Amino acid sequence: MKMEIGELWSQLGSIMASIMFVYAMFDKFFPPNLRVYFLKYTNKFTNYMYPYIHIKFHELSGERLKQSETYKIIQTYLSDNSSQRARRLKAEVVKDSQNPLVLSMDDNEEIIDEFNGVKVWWTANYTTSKSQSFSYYPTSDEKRFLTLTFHKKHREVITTSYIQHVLDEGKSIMSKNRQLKLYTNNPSSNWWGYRSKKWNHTTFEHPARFGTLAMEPEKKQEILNDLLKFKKGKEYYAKVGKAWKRGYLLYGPPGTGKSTMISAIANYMNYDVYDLELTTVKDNNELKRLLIETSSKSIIVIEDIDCSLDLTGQRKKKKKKDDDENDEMKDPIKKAEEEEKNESKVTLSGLLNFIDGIWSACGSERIIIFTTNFVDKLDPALIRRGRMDKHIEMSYCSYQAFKVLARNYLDVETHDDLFPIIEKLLGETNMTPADVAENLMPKSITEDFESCLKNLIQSLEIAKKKDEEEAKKKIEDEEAKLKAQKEKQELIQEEEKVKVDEKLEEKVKENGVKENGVIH
Ligand SMILES: Nc1ncnc2c1ncn2[C@@H]1O[C@H](COP(=O)(O)OP(=O)(O)OP(=O)(O)O)[C@@H](O)[C@H]1O
Ligand SMILES: [Mg+2]
Repeated sequence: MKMEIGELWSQLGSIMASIMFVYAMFDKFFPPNLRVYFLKYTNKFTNYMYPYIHIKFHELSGERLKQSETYKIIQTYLSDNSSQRARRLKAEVVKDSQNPLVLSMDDNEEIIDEFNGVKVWWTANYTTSKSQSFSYYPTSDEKRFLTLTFHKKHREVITTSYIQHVLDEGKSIMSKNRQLKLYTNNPSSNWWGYRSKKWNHTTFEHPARFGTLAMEPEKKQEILNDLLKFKKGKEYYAKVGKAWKRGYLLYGPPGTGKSTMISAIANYMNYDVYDLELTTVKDNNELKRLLIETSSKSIIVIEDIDCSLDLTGQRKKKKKKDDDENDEMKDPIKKAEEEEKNESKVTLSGLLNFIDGIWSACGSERIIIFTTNFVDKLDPALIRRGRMDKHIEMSYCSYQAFKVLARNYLDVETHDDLFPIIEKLLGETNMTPADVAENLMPKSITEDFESCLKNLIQSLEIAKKKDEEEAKKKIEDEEAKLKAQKEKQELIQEEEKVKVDEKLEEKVKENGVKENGVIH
């Protein structure tokens, strides 16, 4: 087919050359109105003879000649295809990409692509002209564009489906290749001035993956299914009329893998992470502005939500404030102090608005994650389903979770003698995955895996003994408390008995006086 196009081009070339010659003659000898007619019919003729359609995608677009997003996306799509098919490639170093060296087809190179049995040709074109004009912006002397060529009988399928397919694929390759970013919010005092930003970012390179996360396989699979459903849920969310976002609440004791899970989710979803430090956000308005500046395909994280904000006390405090308001109004110093204390802050309602208020829908494909060590401390409104759609408990290390850590740290799948002991001990005592991992880590390059497993057993035995001692002490304390309570009760009863006796005695005395008319 490529031959056909080449032949057609050369035939067309000679036809055009003849036409140009005739046209030059016409230009010389014939009046302009005749020339117009001639041109119109020659165009018709070439269109009839040449059955191919070309679509050009220019590299630079707009007044300032910025690089066109569409061009970049198509180039990414073609780079993925061309590195295997094109013969002349060019190599470029691309910023913010996981594979910084990107190969794409060289200028004036051509590749063939196929879509639903239809063949198309892509050419990377480069032209230059020698104008000497001066401009602040890139000059239009050098032009790069991609040309898509296809037979006119496939116009419908190419313009409706193929180009969309190229754009979708290109975008997805771009998002897979891009380097993830970790953002942290700047305190608002740094928001103003030259080149100041609300979020600072750095490259996100955490190695945590779901494969290395220690937890029960069924629980892990459930989370993975949920994430996958969310990622592919664009149409679903649009259909049910819900903003495309999802909230996760991760709760559990320190060292059970909440932060590790966030990194694993970011890597799995290929999303940027916005680590929101609430304590540096001055008020609800600032919170809203930060939200607006986050991008789609991202995770917004608020760690230790119970410590970031007095979410439980907020409502009670407000009520108390209303009650006390009149008194404070009388005392100007107290009032000023109170105002300073109450200097607008992020409130529970501000945070609820952040999660599912009208502004929260300004981006799409976003996950919000809260972590806490004390789930019971949180206001139920904050974590109700629909806001925090999925509550995930990160618990102490189970035997299944230990097996993942043993594989990660020691490359051991099983051990006939030591694994059963560890399984029994993990059932009898609570140890966090962080502590288990620490014990499994070889302390020197010569330490073998058996020794590491024995270290863990030793630590588990110590932890078990400590647990038993604590439990024993708790029982003893409880017994001592009960005993003290009993003694106190007996003492009270004794005192009451004495009082009753005294009263009785007094009554007897009074009655004696009344009967005999004398006091004995
Ligand atoms: N479930 C887990 N799977 C794999 N590694 C884990 C897991 N839990 C903890 N770890 C290891 O322990 C370290 C501490 O875990 P992590 O910071 O994720 O705990 P956390 O639950 O966020 O604790 P905190 O409540 O104190 O923030 C991690 O760097 C990781 O190496
Ligand atoms: Mg953490």
